[in-house]
Amino acid sequence: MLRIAVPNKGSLSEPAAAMLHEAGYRQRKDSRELVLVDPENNVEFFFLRPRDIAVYVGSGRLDLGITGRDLLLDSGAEAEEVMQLGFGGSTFRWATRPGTATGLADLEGLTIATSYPGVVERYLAEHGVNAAVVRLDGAVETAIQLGVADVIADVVSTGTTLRNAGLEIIGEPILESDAVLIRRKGADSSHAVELFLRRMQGVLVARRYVMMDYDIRAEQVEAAVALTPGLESPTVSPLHNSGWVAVRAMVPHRDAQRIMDDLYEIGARAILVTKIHACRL
Ligand SMILES: Nc1ncnc2c1ncn2[C@@H]1O[C@H](COP(=O)(O)OP(=O)(O)OP(=O)(O)O)[C@@H](O)[C@H]1O
Ligand SMILES: O=P(O)(O)OC[C@H]1O[C@H](OP(=O)(O)OP(=O)(O)O)[C@H](O)[C@@H]1O
Ligand SMILES: [Mg+2]
Repeated sequence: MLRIAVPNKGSLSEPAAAMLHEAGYRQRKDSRELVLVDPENNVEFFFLRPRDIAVYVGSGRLDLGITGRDLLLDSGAEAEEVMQLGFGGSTFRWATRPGTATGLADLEGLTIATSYPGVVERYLAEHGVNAAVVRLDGAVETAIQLGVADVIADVVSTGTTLRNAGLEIIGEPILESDAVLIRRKGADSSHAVELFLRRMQGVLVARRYVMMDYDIRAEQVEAAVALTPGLESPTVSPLHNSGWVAVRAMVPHRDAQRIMDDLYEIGARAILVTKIHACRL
């Protein structure tokens, strides 16, 4: 049975559960359930802290895991990314009170508070900056006010938490993170792993694309197909009304309205967009 680690709490937990649900896997009914067996799909899910997931997967005890790239890198575990999952995006940044520092070089000799000491110490070493790192569990923004640190390094999403704490971002982003699917470095692939990856890929494609159908005069079909090339090649079928054809192609969801405008301009009519519920490419 395939053994997969899933975040039990935090920002990644809900979107990870939603993605697995869309991929056809069983859901836990209670957030206190720590293990869930899905016998129909031959998978066992382990609900773990996102920070611990890379450790379990890197040790080889679990086959796959969903976690953040930042947490994977911080853990130093022998695990690697196999797929980016399209949620949980954040940046990891330096921040401080205005006037303390303006860039990386100014961090020399200062004290930095963070929940990600692995990422921070590696980054400082790579850039030849000597600074003390204090590891805190969370709410690191307050460390400056309470005099525990001069600077923080933390996850920034909207920036609201920093603003409320009177801090400003300095320097370049330390890293860009996303939710990722991970497995042990160098692990052999199995049929069960491949099948799971295909299902997750199917969810990503179903979310990213819509199906577009329209009718167009036969002489305009080349121009229309250039606008909707599909993933491989669009389906073109004859209509009963001679001189017209029906075209069907997948298009990126975010481009759909613009493509409909362009198709209409070249004479397409009855342009319909439908959601893709699931797919295998
Ligand atoms: N707005 C956000 N706040 C915190 N983490 C976020 C945010 N957006 C994405 N993430 C990602 O979520 C992961 C953090 O997981 P974590 O379990 O710490 O969640 P959390 O929301 O901080 O919950 P908690 O603080 O209760 O543990 C990281 O990979 C981080 O990049
Ligand atoms: O840029 P924002 O949208 O404000 O989000 C970023 C904040 O969210 C996270 O905190 P979380 O709620 O996870 O608390 P924690 O610091 O205790 O982990 C992170 O550590 C930042 O503090
Ligand atoms: Mg947190």
